[in-house]
Amino acid sequence: MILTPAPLPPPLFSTTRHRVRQTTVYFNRKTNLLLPRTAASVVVRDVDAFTESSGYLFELSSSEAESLTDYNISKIASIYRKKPLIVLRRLLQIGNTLGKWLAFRYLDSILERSDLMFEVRASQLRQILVKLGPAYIKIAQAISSRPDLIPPSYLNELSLLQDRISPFSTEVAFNTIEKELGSPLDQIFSEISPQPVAAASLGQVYQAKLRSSGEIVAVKVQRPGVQAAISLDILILRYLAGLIRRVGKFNTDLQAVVDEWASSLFREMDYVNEAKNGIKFRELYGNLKDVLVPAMYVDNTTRKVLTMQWVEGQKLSEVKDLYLVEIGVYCSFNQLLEYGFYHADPHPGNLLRTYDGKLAYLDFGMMGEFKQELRDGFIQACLHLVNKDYDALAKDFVTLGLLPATADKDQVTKALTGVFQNAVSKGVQNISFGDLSGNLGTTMYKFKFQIPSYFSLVIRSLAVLEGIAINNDPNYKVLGGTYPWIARKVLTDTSPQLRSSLQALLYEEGVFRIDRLESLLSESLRARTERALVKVEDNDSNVVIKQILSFTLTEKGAFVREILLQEFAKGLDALGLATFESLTYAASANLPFAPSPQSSISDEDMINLRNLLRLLHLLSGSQKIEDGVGDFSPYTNKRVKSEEVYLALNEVASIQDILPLLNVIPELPTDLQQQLIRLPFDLVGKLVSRVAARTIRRALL
Ligand SMILES: Nc1ncnc2c1ncn2[C@@H]1O[C@H](COP(=O)(O)OP(=O)(O)OP(=O)(O)O)[C@@H](O)[C@H]1O
Repeated sequence: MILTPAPLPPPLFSTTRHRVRQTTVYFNRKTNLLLPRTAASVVVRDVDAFTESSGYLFELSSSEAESLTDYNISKIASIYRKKPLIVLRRLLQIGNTLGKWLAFRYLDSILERSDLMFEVRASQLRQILVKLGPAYIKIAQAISSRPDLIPPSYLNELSLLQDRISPFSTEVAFNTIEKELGSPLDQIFSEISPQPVAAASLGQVYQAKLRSSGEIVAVKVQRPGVQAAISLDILILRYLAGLIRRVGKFNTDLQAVVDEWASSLFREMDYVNEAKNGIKFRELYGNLKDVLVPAMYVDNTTRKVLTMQWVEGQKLSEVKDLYLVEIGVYCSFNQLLEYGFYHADPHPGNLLRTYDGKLAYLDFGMMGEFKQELRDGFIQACLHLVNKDYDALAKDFVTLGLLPATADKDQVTKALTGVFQNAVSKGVQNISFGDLSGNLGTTMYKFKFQIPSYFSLVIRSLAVLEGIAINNDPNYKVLGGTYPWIARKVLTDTSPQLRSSLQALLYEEGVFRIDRLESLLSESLRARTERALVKVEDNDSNVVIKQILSFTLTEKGAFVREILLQEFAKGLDALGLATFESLTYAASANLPFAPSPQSSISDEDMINLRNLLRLLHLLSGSQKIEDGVGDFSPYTNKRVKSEEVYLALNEVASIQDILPLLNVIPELPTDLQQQLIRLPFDLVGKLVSRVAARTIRRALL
């Protein structure tokens, strides 16, 4: 029964692109075969080449399907033990395509023309996978982000895999909806599109209007027989994986990889699970500025039919909207690093730009979980990368599970250093995620690292965004764009792991690296939060001071505030000592103010004094702090030290640029002003306890 389409909003995607040929097929319940109602030749074509070649001409019985709600290889094996002819037929199909391809590859290697034939073979492989159907497409998509499994040269070709395939019969789809939802179609929907608006590997989507509320919805219907075919393909693939691993020289347990992806495929085939994911995703990210996550209609959702809010828009990849790409990057980092619940399949087709300028997410079948300790480890690794601390980075790789603890660290660190040095050579802003992951993949392949699956999904989701971004702006870099976000996270997060990484970053061998704090602060000010997606004029020092002040005075900035107060107290203490030394010497030499020729100020106090100067400069916004400022070497020459003390004292006396700070104070919100008033008291408290501690120490010694 096809209802007449009424005046729905303009179709989201041109249906002509996914032209549906009218089909006349139905299920023969006895044989579980899709059979023609009329001419067989027409029907097989209508069900489409993919269906035919994939062995989709059967469905599991309901008891078999029920026993397979989750991935279970032994159950799959026991089902297919009873269907040897179906298995044989599929094996022949695979042998005829993949087998032939492997034989050609073998021939190439015998004839020593593998390199020559590489492009042809890679492209042939892609075509074969498309022909073999969803299990192959999905697994190939998945391994295309596994540089540890696939030679780098093949990755490009596999990443081209398009999963948009011909739709299946609308009649079959409508029957499925009625059967699954248990009511006639026209009782549920007052209107439904007579053709699917989009078709994908696992299902196809119709636009409809709910009879009960009049809301426009998208109804995704699963391909008939998809579970049967995917189960069979997985069984065969798993067997092949074992064989390939034994024959080929793969360093990963390929069967385990197949198992992992089979589990995620099975979860994807359960639309109830997808609806749950969508609800959680909407709760977590649906309120972010300019992000839209469609609502799920659970009452009209089953394992094979999913009903959700209709989203009207264009593919993000087809419009030029860098703002939305940035929203996507921001949202991705919220997913990955804030909550660890992320969209693991954000391919360009699943990201839309709505007509009112929002970024809409679709397809919640595959979600990833990024555990807290891994998230913190990832942030640490980014910090180490930005600060060029490659030894620490190699350790991070072990923590993140990218590098086995047994790996030859020296060699690996050297290789990694090469990759990363290259990546950061043009500055953090210019790190290309695509290049970085490509080069990293090559190194990993060489050193036989394993990429944990959680990480490959993270890489993939970032690479997709960078890909879309590059279409808009060839110079856009995801990592550069997100470093502000990471900086802000590190400065504000309360997790012990991140607190200690911040501490470790700011205090190198006990020396306070104010340059690093400055760079984190200024980077974090560029972070586009959901509230502050406004462009700050970089050259307006008042704005910057105001932002730094506002940040350090808020609850979130408490940790940084404490560090700054501590450093101020140390600096003022050192300043006091230096002034005292100068005045005593000057008095004894009958001079108004002079450097003592033999300064007795300790190295540590010298550092504190210099830090104070830098803090004052930072607050005055007058001078950019140079890199490497914290690299103090011990003063061997006392004369040099005393000159520096003298210069520092003069410099402190000459800093007048601190005045803008005072101008900014009245502009701060009242609660921040109150917090500011407390600061001098805190500072005096710290100073007093420092002076007291030193006096007691000296008295005792
Ligand atoms: N809520 C919606 N509103 C409008 N169009 C939608 C909606 N959901 C899905 N679509 C359309 O249907 C297409 C396929 O949907 P979806 O990606 O969810 O299917 P899938 O079978 O999970 O696909 P894939 O093979 O990519 O995983 C989308 O790319 C989009 O064009």
